[in-house]
Order: sequence, then structure tokens, then C-alpha cells
Amino acid sequence: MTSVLPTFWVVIPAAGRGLRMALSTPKQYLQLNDGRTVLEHSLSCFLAHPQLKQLVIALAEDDRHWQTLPCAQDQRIKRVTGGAERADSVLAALQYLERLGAQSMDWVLVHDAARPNLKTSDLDELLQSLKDDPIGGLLAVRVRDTLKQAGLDGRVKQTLPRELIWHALTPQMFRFTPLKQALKQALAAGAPITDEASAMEWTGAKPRLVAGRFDNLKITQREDLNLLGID
Ligand SMILES: Nc1ccn([C@@H]2O[C@H](COP(=O)(O)OP(=O)(O)OP(=O)(O)O)[C@@H](O)[C@H]2O)c(=O)n1
Ligand SMILES: C[C@](O)(CO)[C@H](O)COP(=O)(O)O
Repeated sequence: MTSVLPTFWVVIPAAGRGLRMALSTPKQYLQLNDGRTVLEHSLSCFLAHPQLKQLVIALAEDDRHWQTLPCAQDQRIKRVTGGAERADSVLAALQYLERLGAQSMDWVLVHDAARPNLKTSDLDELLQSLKDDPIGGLLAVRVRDTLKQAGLDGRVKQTLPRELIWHALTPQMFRFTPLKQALKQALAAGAPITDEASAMEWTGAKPRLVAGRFDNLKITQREDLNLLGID
């Protein structure tokens, strides 16, 4: 018998400038070949999921694209202004979740607006794998290539063991209050936080790795567009 998946809140950090993409349009608003934007694709699995509570999207203060999208009319989606870094944007969205009634041990999933290729099968695998976990965790994929550590001279210093190395993906799934507190404390301490798991790790927690698809890629640089069929 398939067990019931947990209900969950969603936070979408979408306030980035896409500097590494270096295009006039922020990368989350680039159109894929079906005419929908990267952001609309990144939202789609959540908006179609029966267990979604509500979704908070963090946008740049001067974002003029969001209101042009049909999903901006979806009453389940609330918007907040993002911050200087991704972690600031996530924290701003978490603080808004409190106003929406998020309870301490509610599940929160954080997913990059720049990851349009998330599959429902991966989302459900994450929910199923972590629904009874005391900490939470993240979708991740094992490193496939041989890993080289560079020296300051730009030459190979050594080959690193890769058996235990994973790429962190999103969504990342944690309980509301522990995540909010971890982010607040880690940011206040100036810790280098690049994902939700690193904030939880900073507090001593050990998030669980849930194997996901390698093609759940983050649109970051120009060459990534070809991988997703963007002309
Ligand atoms: N201050 C920020 C920075 C990033 N993000 C979001 O976090 C996700 C992952 O960040 P990244 O890929 O680094 O996006 P950008 O910051 O836009 O890219 P760049 O670093 O090249 O400027 C993206 O969906 C981005 O919109 C955010 O909400 N707030
Ligand atoms: C959250 C993330 O996508 C996990 O790999 C990654 O850390 C985002 O990093 P970025 O430098 O903000 O793109």
C-alpha cells in the first residue's frame, strides 16, 4: 500500500540576477521551447501536487516579469522581496510563511527557480524518503566524473576519492522552525551558506541525501541553455 505523502509548504528563491548567465533577461524568465519560462517550469511540479499547502516566491524588488506570468494569479502563491544572497531570500520567504500560519514542525521544501527540470517522481521520492525523518534532507546526485584538486599553479595537485561525493540539488526539505532558526543563526554568524542543508549542518544536524535525477540541473551559464533545449 502506498503511504500518504506529507503536506508541505514551498519556498522558491527567484530573486537572483543571473550574473553568470550574463543576459539582459534574468535567467529564471528565459523561455523554454514550449514558450513557458524557466520559472514556470520550476513551479509546475509543486502547483500540480495535491499535498501543497502554499508557496512563497522571493523576487527581486524591481522584478517586472513576475506579474506577466499566468501563475502570478494563483492564490496559493505569495511573493516577498528577496535579499542580497540566496540564503537571505529564503529566510525572507520563511518569515512570510510564519504569517501564513506555518507550524513549527511543518515540512518546507526549498527549490531553485533556476531548476526547471524537476520531475514529480523525484519530488515524491523526496517526500516519501523523508516524511518520518527527524531532520530532513535534500535531493542529490552522485558525482560521476573523476575529481581533480587543483594546485595554485593550475595543475593537478591530486585525484580525490569520489565514492562519497554528491552534487547537492533542490528541493531541500526541512522542518519549518529548525530551518528558519538555522538560517538566522548561520547568517548572523557569517557562515558560508549556499544551500539550506549547509545551514542545518552548521547547527550540527546531518541532512539525509536522497538520490535524484542528474538532469535536475540548475541553469547557471550559457551552455546550460542547450542542455534544456533553449535556443
Ligand atoms: N539573492 C539571491 C540570489 C539567488 N537567488 C535564487 O537562488 C537560485 C540559485 O541561485 P543562482 O543559480 O546563483 O542564481 P543567480 O544568483 O541569479 O545567479 P548568479 O550567481 O550567476 O548571479 C536562483 O533561482 C536565484 O534566483 C535568490 O533568490 N536571491
Ligand atoms: C542550492 C544549490 O542549487 C544546491 O546546489 C546551490 O548551492 C545554489 O548555488 P548558487 O551559487 O546560489 O547557484
